[in-house]
Amino acid sequence: MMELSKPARATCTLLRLFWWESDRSVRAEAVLRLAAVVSVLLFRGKAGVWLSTIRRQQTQELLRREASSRSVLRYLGALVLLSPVSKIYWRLLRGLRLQWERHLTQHFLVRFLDAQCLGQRFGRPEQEECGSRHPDQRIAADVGKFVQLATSLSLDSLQAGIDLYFYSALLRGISPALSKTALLAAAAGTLVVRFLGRNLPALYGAERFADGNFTYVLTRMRENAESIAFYGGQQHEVKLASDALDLRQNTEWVRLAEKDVVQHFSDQYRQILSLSPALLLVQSSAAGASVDAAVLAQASEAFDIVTRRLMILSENWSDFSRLNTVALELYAYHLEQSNLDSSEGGICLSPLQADYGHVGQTWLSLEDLSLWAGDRILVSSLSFAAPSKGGLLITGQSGSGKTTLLRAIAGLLRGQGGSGHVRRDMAPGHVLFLSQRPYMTLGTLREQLSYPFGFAAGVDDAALCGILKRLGLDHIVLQSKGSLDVVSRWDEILSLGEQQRLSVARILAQRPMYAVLDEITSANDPQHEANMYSCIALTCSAFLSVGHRASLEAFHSRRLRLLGTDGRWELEALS
Ligand SMILES: Nc1ncnc2c1ncn2[C@@H]1O[C@H](COP(=O)(O)OP(=O)(O)OP(=O)(O)O)[C@@H](O)[C@H]1O
Repeated sequence: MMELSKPARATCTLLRLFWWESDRSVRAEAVLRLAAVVSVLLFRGKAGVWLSTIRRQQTQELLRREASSRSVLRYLGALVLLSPVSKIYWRLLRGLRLQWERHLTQHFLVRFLDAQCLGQRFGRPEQEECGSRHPDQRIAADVGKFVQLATSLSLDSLQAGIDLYFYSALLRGISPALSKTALLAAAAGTLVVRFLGRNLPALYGAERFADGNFTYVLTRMRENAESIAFYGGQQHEVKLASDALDLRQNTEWVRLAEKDVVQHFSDQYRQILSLSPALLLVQSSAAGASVDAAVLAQASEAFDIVTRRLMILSENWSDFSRLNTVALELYAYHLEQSNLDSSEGGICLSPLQADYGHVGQTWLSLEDLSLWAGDRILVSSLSFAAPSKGGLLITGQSGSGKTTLLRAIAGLLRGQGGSGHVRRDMAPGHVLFLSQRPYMTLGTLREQLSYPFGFAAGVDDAALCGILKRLGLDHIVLQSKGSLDVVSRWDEILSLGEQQRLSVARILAQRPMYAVLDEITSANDPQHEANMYSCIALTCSAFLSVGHRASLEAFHSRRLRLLGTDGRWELEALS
């Protein structure tokens, strides 16, 4: 079987996701829309030829001074009647594009999030195949670009086919020699354009990478503006951004130079070719006989359309190159997910086999789990069952692998960076993970508290205010004049310690059965720490936490120590 090139394989896979693998109703709607678009396209092609013939008759009548005002009016009327066809075509096409874009964006958004967590630690297996991904990947923009290019290029190709069908017959009718010339000229032109623009796909890739890099540097500057100002590091950051901008401009400059060469050649080539109809028609006409001006005008029009349509690849070389680049980048996400789904070995995440979710039974068990950071083993053959009640504390030196272990438990290291089994209670809403860096979602204070599972039964506004008060956050409600529905940038207006306490407030508001906590009290004083842990212990049946401070031992019944050498570890009871 013929092996497809990488960009072709990427494009076909992305097309299949919508046109083959989407829900039946989605596909049916898309097919109907496509059928409408193609029908209008066919009609437009047929109407174009009809108008061309009427124009020829008009010109001939005008030249013979026989044109009646009735026939001119008829021609103008036809033009007016056909004028909305283009608008209808674009409206139908836009509807199809929006539907396709929405479907593909939703498909990739989940993968995008997974890829950010899974890929960032241990490299991406597909990178060799798909090239490096730019750091500021904007998934919706990429999907939009892909859909726009895929639809416009495939419909242009279809339109080219339709035009070729109609106009080549017309051209052959006028002059078979002219028809052959169009074929040869188009083949030669395409070969030259492919040679001149051979680097364009790679140049587009480099430009997108440089562009993403520049935006990424700016985003980091904005997000870390205060830390940079404390360091007095503005000059350094501005230099980094200027270097990134230089790189972006240079890559664009080089790409535009090659595009200009291709464009210049195409323009000149078309101009030279435009003389062919006159030359060939004069040569083939009988000596002394003049060529009919109307026939010449129609032959020129048909010759121009036929050569352009035959040269569809070279005429749109720049867009085809861009499509390749975007398709490869999106395909990388697709491969990543497939690799993870099909990967054998690695870390296997599965639900507990026994009937779980009841107090008194274990909710998390690790079997023969080993974790790596590059070549360094962090944890070797770790097996334990988390206590069904109370807390398990994980300690170890900085860099010993505590957070990595939590990532494995959360399923963020599936298939990579380790091996073994993680079995846990995966019933929705049962386990809440609080990460080292608190995450404040966008929206109101109420939405902060209900993120991600929603409120537990019986938790009303009065209860929410009580929870906030208990965690020393009642001033936030007072500032908002007692309202829980004020929208704010919570990550900017709350201190780090307050954000950590707000995360614990989520536990009180949502009441998960279990919690996994990564240094969630690191920015709080001992008094707040004690308060936070007593809230957690009263709400959750069992919890597992990572931390350095000795004061944490009082809230846990067992301790797992990561010893930091050769992946050794020990498990002990805390008195
Ligand atoms: N994206 C990454 N790629 C490669 N190695 C990584 C990556 N992230 C972390 N590591 C390495 O894995 C090791 C364990 O990191 P981890 O964050 O689990 O440590 P930790 O015990 O939680 O440290 P700390 O107490 O400082 O938070 C570290 O040596 C770290 O450099």
